[in-house]
Amino acid sequence: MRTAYSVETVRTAERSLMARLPEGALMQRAAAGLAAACAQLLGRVYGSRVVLLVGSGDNGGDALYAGARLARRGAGVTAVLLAPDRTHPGGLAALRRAGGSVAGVGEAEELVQRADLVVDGIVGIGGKGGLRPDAARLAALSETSRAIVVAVDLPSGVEADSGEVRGAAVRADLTVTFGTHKPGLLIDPAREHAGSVRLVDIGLELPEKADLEALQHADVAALLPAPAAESDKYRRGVVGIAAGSARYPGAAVLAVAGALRGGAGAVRYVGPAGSAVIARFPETLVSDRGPAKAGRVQAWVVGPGAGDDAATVAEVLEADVPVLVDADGLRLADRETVRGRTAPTLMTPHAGEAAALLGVSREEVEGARLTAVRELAARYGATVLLKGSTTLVADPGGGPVRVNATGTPWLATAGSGDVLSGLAGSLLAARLSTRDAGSVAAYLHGLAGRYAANGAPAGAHDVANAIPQAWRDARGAASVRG
Ligand SMILES: NC(=O)C1=CN([C@@H]2O[C@H](COP(=O)(O)OP(=O)(O)OC[C@H]3O[C@@H](n4cnc5c(N)ncnc54)[C@H](O)[C@@H]3O)[C@@H](O)[C@H]2O)[C@@H](O)CC1
Ligand SMILES: Nc1ncnc2c1ncn2[C@@H]1O[C@H](COP(=O)(O)OP(=O)(O)O)[C@@H](O)[C@H]1O
Ligand SMILES: [K+]
Repeated sequence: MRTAYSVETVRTAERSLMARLPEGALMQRAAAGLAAACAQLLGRVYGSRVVLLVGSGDNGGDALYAGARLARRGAGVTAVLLAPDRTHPGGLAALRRAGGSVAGVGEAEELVQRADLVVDGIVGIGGKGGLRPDAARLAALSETSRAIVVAVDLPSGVEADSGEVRGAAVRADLTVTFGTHKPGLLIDPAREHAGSVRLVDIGLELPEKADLEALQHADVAALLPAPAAESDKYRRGVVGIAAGSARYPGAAVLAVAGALRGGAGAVRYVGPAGSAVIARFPETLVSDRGPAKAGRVQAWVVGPGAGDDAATVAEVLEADVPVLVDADGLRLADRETVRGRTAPTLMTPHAGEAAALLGVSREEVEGARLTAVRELAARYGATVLLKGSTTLVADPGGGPVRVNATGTPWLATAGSGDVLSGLAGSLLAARLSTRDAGSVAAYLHGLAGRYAANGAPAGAHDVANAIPQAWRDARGAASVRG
């Protein structure tokens, strides 16, 4: 599991560690890791031109000590000081001793143009609000520079705890972060500014409960349902799909396509697209009665392509089994009914649907995904999976939010959300919790999207067809192949 911790937690862990170590030891660990990453990117350190953008806090101190290490190896290092009289004194002295030089903000543009490597030490976890004008100008230079840009701890200008970006922010090729990932490094739009992320261990002891978690192959493998010798289709779980309409029969077919690859023993379909479903997937149990009379299921998916069929949504929400609500179902579901359910509910909006439910603009949701997903989960008393370039899954009672980044922008194709809802519903029927079903489905769906696209456009049905490959890939990391 990859984890990320908030600034407050990092500060607490740093304080307790610093109390046990000689002064400056933590910063030396950080600077050593940072310098090693820079040297690796440069290839040849001797003779290279390195520019440090140095703010007035310890983030600038890290940059200065790392710059001193590079200068000792023969790099020409110049530090641009944002606040010369408030620069980290030890770091500045170390750089000077190593032969580095100092410049003012006015010289930054020319220096950055000629640099091989720019190190962003403007602000780290101490940054408050949008960057101030001088800092913002330096950050903007990083966007036009041809040099390699390495951010120290965080790209300056992004919010560590939320991934929000207000105004100018550094755009890095690599972010070298210390002690733990910060939530912002894993959530768009900040994630995009970070480039690749390298974690340097500085010995922080962090609490067990993280603020953000990202499943890895082995975590997914451990959660995937696998049939035992005594299994039959009912024990594996039956998922009911109430989706599609005369206008959108394809949504039903795609949701069933996802569900058939999701680990349930059988897929039951109710709705007006039965013949389209059976023509494509003869193994589906098709019913022409409503959800309540369709026969037993262990979980329902309702909403994809449902049009205005509010009655079906209401009927499904009455069932005492986990329910996944997607697409049109989100608009049609009554909030108090969802809140009053005793069995768990998983809602799967994209940013536009989440915005409509929250009464804000789509841009607001995309700019503040973490806030939006937590708010929706709290309002509906349901687990919410917010789709997009990074998918977030939040439980209503708080706890670590799951983040998934296995996807690819090729997944932004009509119907791929229907495949995801079927897949997640099937995992619910196989008795995963809403949080696990949502995050495992997002993981496999993202991976399947990569396999399906492989650098070229793919349709939603291709994504569904690639789910078994993603599943095998994830299981490959475990020693439980069956
Ligand atoms: N505390 C520790 O033990 C360690 C801290 N480390 C580094 O220290 C950083 C945190 O240092 P600080 O707490 O000094 O904080 P930062 O250096 O991140 O930022 C604080 C400084 O930036 C200025 N600033 C804040 N918001 C700004 C804005 N919007 N625009 C322009 N300037 C702004 C403040 O005036 C202040 O001087 C970490 O990100 C990490 O890089 C590492 O050396 C590891 C060890
Ligand atoms: N830029 C992106 N990067 C990665 N995944 C994306 C991106 N855009 C969309 N996706 C994923 O593609 C799927 C699209 O679902 P959705 O928006 O509901 O589409 P539809 O309604 O057409 O089925 C979601 O799983 C979402 O997370
Ligand atoms: K920084």
